[in-house]
Parts: sequence; C-alpha cells; structure tokens
Amino acid sequence: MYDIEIENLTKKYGDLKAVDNLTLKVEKGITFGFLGPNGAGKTTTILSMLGLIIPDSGSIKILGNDVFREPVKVKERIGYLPENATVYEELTAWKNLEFFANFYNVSKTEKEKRIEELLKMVGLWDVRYRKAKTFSKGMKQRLLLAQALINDPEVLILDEPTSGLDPEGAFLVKSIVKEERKKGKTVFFSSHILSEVEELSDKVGILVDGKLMALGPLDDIKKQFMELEGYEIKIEAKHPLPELDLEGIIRVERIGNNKAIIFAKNDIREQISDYLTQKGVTLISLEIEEPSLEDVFLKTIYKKE
Ligand SMILES: Nc1ncnc2c1ncn2[C@@H]1O[C@H](COP(=O)(O)OP(=O)(O)OP(=O)(O)O)[C@@H](O)[C@H]1O
Repeated sequence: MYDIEIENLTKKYGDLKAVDNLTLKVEKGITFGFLGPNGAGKTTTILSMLGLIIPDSGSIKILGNDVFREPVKVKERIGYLPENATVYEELTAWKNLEFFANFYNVSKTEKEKRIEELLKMVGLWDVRYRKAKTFSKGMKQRLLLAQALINDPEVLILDEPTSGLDPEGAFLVKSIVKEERKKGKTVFFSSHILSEVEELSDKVGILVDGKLMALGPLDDIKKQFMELEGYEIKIEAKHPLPELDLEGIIRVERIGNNKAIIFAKNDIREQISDYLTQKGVTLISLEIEEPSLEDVFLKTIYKKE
C-alpha cells in the first residue's frame, strides 16, 4: 500500500522543466530519501505534494487523497517542514507550538498534552518558556520539527531537514526521524547529504534535472549500478597471484604480489576461485567492493545526458 503516489508530474517555469514526468510511489511506513543536487527539482516536487504549487500535468495522491482536489483532507493528516523555515522569534517554544496546535480542532487538555510530549521529545522542555530568538539554529530546527508533528501526522514531509546544522544538531534531527519511523510513520525527506540518505532511507530516489534517474532500496540501486558499471572484486591470496586472464575481466590492478583489485563485467568470484585452486593458490579473501552512494550519485549526475 502506498502513502504517496506521484504520477507523471511535470512542472515548468518558462522553458525550464523543473520536474519532468516524475512517477514515484512511497510505501506506508518507510523512510524515503529524495536525493538530488541543487536545483534538481526536489522542492518543486515537495511543494506540489503539498498542493502549494499547481503542476502543468500529472497527479499526486497522499494517503489515497488527491492533493489538489482534497487539500484539506490531506493537510490534516500530514506534517511538513519547509526548507529554510523560520520560527516565531518573539514567541516562546511553548507558544510557537500552541499557535500551530490551534489550527487543529482538539480540546485544550489534549493540545497541552501533545505540546508537552513534543517538547520533551525534541529536547526543548526545559527551555519551553524561553523566546525562540534565544535559541541556536539546531534548537530552532527541532522546534520546527515539533511544529510539523503537532497533528501527529501519518506522513511527514521534510525538505532538507538537517541543512545548515552542526553535527550534533543533525544527529538530533535524524534521531527524531528514526523515532517517527519506529512509530510506523511514513517519512519523505529531501537531501543532498549522501551519508544522511544512506543512514535513514529504506528507499531512495535520485532526481537530476527534474528526472528520476534511480529509484529503489539502496542495495538494489547499488546492484543495478554494478551491473551497469562493472564489479570491483578485491582479492588476497596466501601465495603470489598468477596472471589473471579470465573471461569478463576488464582490468587488474595489482597491489604487491598477493593482492589485486579486479574490475570485471560480472560477478566472477566463483570462476576466480576455481582458477586459483587449479593453480594451487590458496585464497585469504575474495570480496566484492560495493560502490558507495557517492559513487552512484556522482556517476548518475555525470551520466544525465
Ligand atoms: N518560482 C520559480 N521560478 C522560476 N524558476 C524556479 C522557481 N522555483 C524553482 N525554480 C527553478 O527550478 C529548478 C528546480 O528548483 P528546486 O528548488 O525545486 O530544486 P531543489 O532540488 O529543491 O534544489 P535545492 O537543493 O537547491 O533546494 C531550479 O532550476 C530553480 O532555479
């Protein structure tokens, strides 16, 4: 079951296609990392998901509701943290949350309970009566995240949630995202920080120039990448390695006598192992070197044409 369904979304600004025929579905309860370089079209996609900009074509459903035809139904059940969002500086942490809680039709007691719960969760309970203008950037971002969670949303949409934060601030924000996932919430977040996408995402989409260049669990994306770009096989033997001249090998990089990196078209570990056994060479290790997300990302951007 999908919580987010984007189909054939296109948004143009003049001649520029900011989002180009994007189709993307996100399953319930997963964390989806939307990765792309600056200007790729991530924010445009997110604003369309919120019904805040009208695309030229395509449809978007969140929790089964069309975001353009049933905007209120959707907004009640989602939480959104905009890129570069700001808090109300002159209001306290408590008042900032109360302001947003008032948009929802719940009792005062329930509201207060939720605000308390959230302030504790984001580590701002002790400073709840301090004006937001005295907060660090990290504290403000956590307050904004609490704001996005005020209605206990089923789907959380975060546009670059750790942008501009120091490592500790980013760590705290990521912990909150992980907590929400544990509670079964669907999280859609955009980022250009590769390590963060790798750490948080069950599924990843890579957007380049408005086009989706890769989609799926990271392991699948890496596998597809290896099938396309070739395999890097690391080998270490007890004895000096003989000439390696097997089918599928593109090139061999030798490291001393007993070690080598083999670049091959396929996963030919079995053939290598058989060949070396025949030659009386004992293997210590024979491993595939997985590409990093950075390898995949950079090659994807480079290959966009
Ligand atoms: N209101 C607008 N008018 C004209 N062009 C726009 C507008 N908004 C965005 N663009 C352009 O559309 C493209 C996609 O922008 P968008 O902000 O969606 O990218 P992004 O992936 O979110 O980038 P970033 O990571 O820098 O936030 C960019 O080339 C941008 O300059």
